[in-house]
Amino acid sequence: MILTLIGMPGSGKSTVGRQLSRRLQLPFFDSDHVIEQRLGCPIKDYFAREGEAAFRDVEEQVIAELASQAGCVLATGGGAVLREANRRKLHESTQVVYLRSSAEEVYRRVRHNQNRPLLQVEDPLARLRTLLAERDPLYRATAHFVIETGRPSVPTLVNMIVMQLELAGLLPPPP
Ligand SMILES: Nc1ncnc2c1ncn2[C@@H]1O[C@H](COP(=O)(O)OP(=O)(O)O)[C@@H](O)[C@H]1O
Ligand SMILES: O=C(O)C1=C[C@@H](OP(=O)(O)O)[C@@H](O)[C@H](O)C1
Ligand SMILES: [Mg+2]
Repeated sequence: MILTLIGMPGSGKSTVGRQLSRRLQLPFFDSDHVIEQRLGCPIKDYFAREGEAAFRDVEEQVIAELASQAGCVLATGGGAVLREANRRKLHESTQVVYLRSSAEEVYRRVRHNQNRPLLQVEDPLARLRTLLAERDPLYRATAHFVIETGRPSVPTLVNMIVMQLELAGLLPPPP
């Protein structure tokens, strides 16, 4: 099984994904890390030099490759759902969990981080609200499961996701 995490920047895809992969004893891939290895530079620099569309082309290629693996946990970038090809590939080839968060919550988490090029604007909270309004329907259309991430800690979220997968018969029930 490939388990994919989607959601807003700061929703916890990379953090929850890593812990979930340990729990499920599956390899972990973060598409942003794979992209950075391939580009040989931070995403932020590539965005500045080549623009968003060039980044989305590389992202689409990397997601297609990662979603064709045998079994793994896959953390995507927040904009992975923007392309129809990614939405279809992820929904058809993997089990997709949407880590849903409010714009205010993710703003609290990422406001001091300079590595997210889309949020380097005068009013990042307003930007996050706009991005959430645009993307929430796309996240929902791509996901098989939706998990609210506002309050729970990362280990609790891992438990919630495992429980959902067990209930859906995708993991064996606990002994
Ligand atoms: N459930 C949570 N509760 C508290 N902090 C969290 C939670 N999920 C993620 N974080 C923190 O928020 C920040 C962004 O998380 P990250 O995993 O990088 O998000 P994403 O990959 O979705 O952009 C990190 O500092 C992480 O430790
Ligand atoms: O929301 C986006 O469009 C992006 C989110 C980032 O990933 P995170 O969601 O892990 O921050 C990264 O892929 C890139 O900066 C673009
Ligand atoms: Mg991430």
